[in-house]
Amino acid sequence: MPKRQHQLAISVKDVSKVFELEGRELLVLSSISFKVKDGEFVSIIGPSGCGKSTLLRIIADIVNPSSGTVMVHGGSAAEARKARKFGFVFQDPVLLPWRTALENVELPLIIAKRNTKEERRRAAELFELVGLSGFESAQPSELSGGMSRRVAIARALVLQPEILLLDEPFGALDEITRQKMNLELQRIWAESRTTALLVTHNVGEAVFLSDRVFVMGTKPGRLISDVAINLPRPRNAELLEKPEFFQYSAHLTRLLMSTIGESKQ
Ligand SMILES: Nc1ncnc2c1ncn2[C@@H]1O[C@H](COP(=O)(O)OP(=O)(O)OP(=O)(O)O)[C@@H](O)[C@H]1O
Repeated sequence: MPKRQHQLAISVKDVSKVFELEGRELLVLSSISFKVKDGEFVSIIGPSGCGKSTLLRIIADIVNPSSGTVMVHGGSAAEARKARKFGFVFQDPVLLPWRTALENVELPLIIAKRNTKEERRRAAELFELVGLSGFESAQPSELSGGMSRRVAIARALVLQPEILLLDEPFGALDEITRQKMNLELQRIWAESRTTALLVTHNVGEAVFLSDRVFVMGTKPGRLISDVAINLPRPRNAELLEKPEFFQYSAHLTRLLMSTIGESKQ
């Protein structure tokens, strides 16, 4: 596989978003700008309601910005969506109950009319990569929360997206399962060489996985800090006990607390 190029993957410039709510205008995002390089793993943390999900949806061209621009590999977000550059993992995995676990992973192949033998073989490989071997024929109702999320991640990767957008994918999981999923996600990201943008409320998760962490403030939602996480990779569970991990976590927590303090004034 070619080495990561470190060219520009995502460029967000002066993006603002106003929602109409009961006849009133609500400024949700105010003049957000940042760049993400190819192959980078970036997390976004911020208080509830600061517009993290909205920002991810704007990048994926699910929601339009009120002003500003999003560029993906030099083209528009709409072009990137049409070229199926995005894999999106939502908080709730939402699997089709009448399809088996593997058939759920294969679903995007059918939608994209790429349901060839070769593509299905790759779907089966991905299924293995997310640690689900042996559960190909399982019904979604037979899967645990962690397993359903693995299916959702494999499904998001099956069309080999260049950009993986993850909106609190492990929010509902217990700490131990979440940590296992973080290790898996790190491995999958490294092997698939995708650019990843993760929204999370969990500061430890953001430090563990990311090259950079964006901290957002609220009312209106804006970027207040861009913190580089200079920890060697691959990262393992031992990192969670190291002083440098605590230092990054404490720094980010302080930044988060300062944004909450501000919004109450
Ligand atoms: N379609 C919509 N119409 C009106 N208001 C919306 C819409 N979508 C989101 N909002 C509002 O925009 C704000 C930001 O929502 P968003 O879900 O992006 O925040 P968030 O940071 O992801 O929150 P959380 O961390 O709680 O998931 C909230 O006040 C929300 O009520």
